[in-house]
Amino acid sequence: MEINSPAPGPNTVTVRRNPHRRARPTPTPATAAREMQIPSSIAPGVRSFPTQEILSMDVAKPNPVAENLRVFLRIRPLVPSKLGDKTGGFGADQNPKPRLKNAWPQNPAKKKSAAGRSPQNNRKIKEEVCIKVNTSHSVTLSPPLALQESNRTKTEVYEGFSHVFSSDSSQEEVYDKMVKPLVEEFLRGKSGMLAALGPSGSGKTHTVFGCPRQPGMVPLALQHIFNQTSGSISESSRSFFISIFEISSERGKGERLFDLSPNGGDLSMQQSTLRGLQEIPISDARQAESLIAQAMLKRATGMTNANSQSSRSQCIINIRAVADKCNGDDNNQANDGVLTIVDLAGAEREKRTGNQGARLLESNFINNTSMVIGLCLRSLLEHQKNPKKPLQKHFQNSLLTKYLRDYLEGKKRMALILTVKSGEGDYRDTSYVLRQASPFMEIKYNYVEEPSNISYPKRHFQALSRTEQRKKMKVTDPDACAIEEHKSIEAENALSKEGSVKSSGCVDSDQGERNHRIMQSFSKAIWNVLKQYKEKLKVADDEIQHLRENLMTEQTRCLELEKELKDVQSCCSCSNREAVEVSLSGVGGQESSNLDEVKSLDVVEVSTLCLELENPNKQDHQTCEGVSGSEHSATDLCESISVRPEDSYLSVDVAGFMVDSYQSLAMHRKDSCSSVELDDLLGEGHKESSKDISLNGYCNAVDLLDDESSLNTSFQALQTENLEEVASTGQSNASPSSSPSPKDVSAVDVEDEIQKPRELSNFPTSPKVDLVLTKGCDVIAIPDRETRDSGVLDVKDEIQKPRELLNFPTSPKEDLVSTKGCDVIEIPDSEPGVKISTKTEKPKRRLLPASSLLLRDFSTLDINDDEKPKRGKRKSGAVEERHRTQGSISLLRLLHRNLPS
Ligand SMILES: Nc1ncnc2c1ncn2[C@@H]1O[C@H](COP(=O)(O)OP(=O)(O)OP(=O)(O)O)[C@@H](O)[C@H]1O
Repeated sequence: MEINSPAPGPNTVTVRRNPHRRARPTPTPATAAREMQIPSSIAPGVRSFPTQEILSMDVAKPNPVAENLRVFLRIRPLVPSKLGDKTGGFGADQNPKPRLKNAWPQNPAKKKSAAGRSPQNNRKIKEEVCIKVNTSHSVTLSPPLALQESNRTKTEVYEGFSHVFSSDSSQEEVYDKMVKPLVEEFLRGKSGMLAALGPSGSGKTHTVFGCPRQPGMVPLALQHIFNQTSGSISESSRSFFISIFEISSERGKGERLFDLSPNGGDLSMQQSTLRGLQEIPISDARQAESLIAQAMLKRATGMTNANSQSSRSQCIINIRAVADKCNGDDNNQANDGVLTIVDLAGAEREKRTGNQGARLLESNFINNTSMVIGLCLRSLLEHQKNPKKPLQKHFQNSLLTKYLRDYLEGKKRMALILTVKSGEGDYRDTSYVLRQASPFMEIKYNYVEEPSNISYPKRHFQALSRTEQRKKMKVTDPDACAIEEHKSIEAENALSKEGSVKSSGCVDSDQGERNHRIMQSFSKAIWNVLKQYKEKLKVADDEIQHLRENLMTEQTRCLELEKELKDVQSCCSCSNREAVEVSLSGVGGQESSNLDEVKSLDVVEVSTLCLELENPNKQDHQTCEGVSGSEHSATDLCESISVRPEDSYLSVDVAGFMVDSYQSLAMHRKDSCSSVELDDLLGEGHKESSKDISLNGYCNAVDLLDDESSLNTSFQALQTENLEEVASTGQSNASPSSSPSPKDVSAVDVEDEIQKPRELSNFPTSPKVDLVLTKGCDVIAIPDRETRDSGVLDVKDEIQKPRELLNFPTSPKEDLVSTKGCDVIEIPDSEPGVKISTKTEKPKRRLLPASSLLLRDFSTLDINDDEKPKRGKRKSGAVEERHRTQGSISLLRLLHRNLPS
């Protein structure tokens, strides 16, 4: 069939666009071997290049470096029709397809033109063609003469097409050159798409679907697919599914997705994934053709002035091949692939179609979709030419471009077939298509991805969405449910197979190994950190244990210190007590042994002792301080010795007590040197043992305090101890220690206090004790404010009372001594002449340990015999010294007075 190309006019200028690219022939191994033959003159020592070895290696064929977008051009034949039918050369009988829908409203101008067209005019039209095929890859577009004159439109040559199909080209020729390669790629697992573009009535639908007598690309592809599978590969090795849907205008308000399968319905799209699209498994070509025929009946079509059966929607057919899981043959390249064939609605010009109303809205939708497709491809082309230009996202402007995003962005292979009409009146439409689509031939697929890698996410989403939809879908048709179930199973199989393929890849293994190393390093790092923390915890535990041990040690030390403190305190008290006891025992021994001497202690010596005690020199002063100093013991002793003001008169036996007291004081005080002096004194006393001791001297030497003290009880205790000691030693002689001490006697309330211990303790009485007591029955002048007022003490009377109360046995000696001692003592005072009288009523006393009381008695011993301040209100040292001096003077006076002349 000849290609009807218009003859170039005299004023037509041919412009060559998109020159055909001639690919270089691929060198074959034979030619390469011939080219690489090594000359024989090569050096013998040099090893020859292993050409044969390299050539013998089975090297996989490299992928095509770059592949241009294949753009085909098909020219619809101008077949004059007597009836003016637009079917072209097929005639009415050749196109028995009835008009199912009438295009309304029809363009009246077209009606008139059609009505007034005569056979002559038809012949004229037949002659007037605007496009002429130059070669199989180029065409020449010639404008009509009228346009050439008015608009200075020139003839254009379009070349670079993959192939140009003339108006007399058959469906099989088109299929073999255009679709067959796609199908073969599809059968090898690669996806591909074929899209038909062109003005309305240019033969897109005819090319895609054809007619029963002239089947289109889809029937031929199905036949090819099933013939191929049935011939070379087992039918069970793969399965095929077909899905048909359309995108139409929803009354001009939007786009509508509709499933054209028998049980299809409205669809929805999220991102680039359709929801609800049914995939019908097909087992043979006939079945598929039947499904396609049913889908075509459901497709939206309309009658326009350009086409009596114009497609009003974009129709998409998907044929998907799924390899069976059980087939372990990896060499059949049975990867999943999708062959997509798109029959677009033809762009329409309003003037030409004469559409109005709804048809006009449909035209706008159709033209808009065509424009978006063109924009996407143009953006892709510009991006490829200049990578700095970003790839525009025009695909978002229509559902079709969204669905075909991967193809429009150059990620998948596709082919375009441009259908044009060759009539002179179709020049504008043809020219527009060629201008718009011819640049797309420069689009290259440099980075074509394998369909398995690209389609995986989409299929994954599809499977999931389909599963979700199945849950929501009402069970209306068991067959449909069975189909959905089967499709889901197949989808799962596809996913599992894709996963297995992915895991088996080298890249996946490298990635997995890298992840393993990363995780191993991460685990090691965590392990090291944990080990460090463990060590830190161990160190912290050791420190805590050490601190606990230190704490225990400190607590132990604290307890020991407390214990030592208690011991020290107890030792202090015990030492005082022991010191007193030792002194008492020592002195007691001496006294017991020298009882006679004590008894006969000369008053002069006693006075000397007192003088020594009250010597203002340093040592004596210390001693006196020990006796009557500020220490509590001395104060207590003085207090114990002292008698309350109420006790105006005391008659006590002080002789032995004074000796003991001074000895105890000498032993108790560390810094006192009076111990030696006392020893000396005692020695002197011993020497003067033949002399009688007058209690008056002692009593004068004792500083009788005005404060009432516990001397009464101390006396009792001391008396008890001394008596027991005397009893233990078996000595019948009265000793100063065994006898009621003078201080005790002086502190005892003569009537009450002394009697009680006597009765309770049942003291053994002895003549010596009586003697000593008798000796102590002297009158003691108490330098007290009150006692001073009371005047002179009646010692004799007062002494008799305790004797009677104590039931002490009296002896003539005692009476003698007592008589002797019962003198009136005049106390030198600032207020001389004042006499103190004793009182009969005494307060009760409480018992205390003898040693402590003795210590207190000695420590509180005060020689001051007059104007003794109250406890805690001592005067300065000078005043006390002055007082002591006065006391000593008074003591001397008393002693001298009482000395036997
Ligand atoms: N190559 C061809 N050979 C014979 N007849 C053809 C050819 N191309 C198209 N026709 C006839 O032209 C008429 C219109 O064709 P078709 O419907 O395929 O155009 P279209 O491009 O699909 O139009 P629309 O876009 O409006 O659907 C049909 O009746 C068809 O039979």
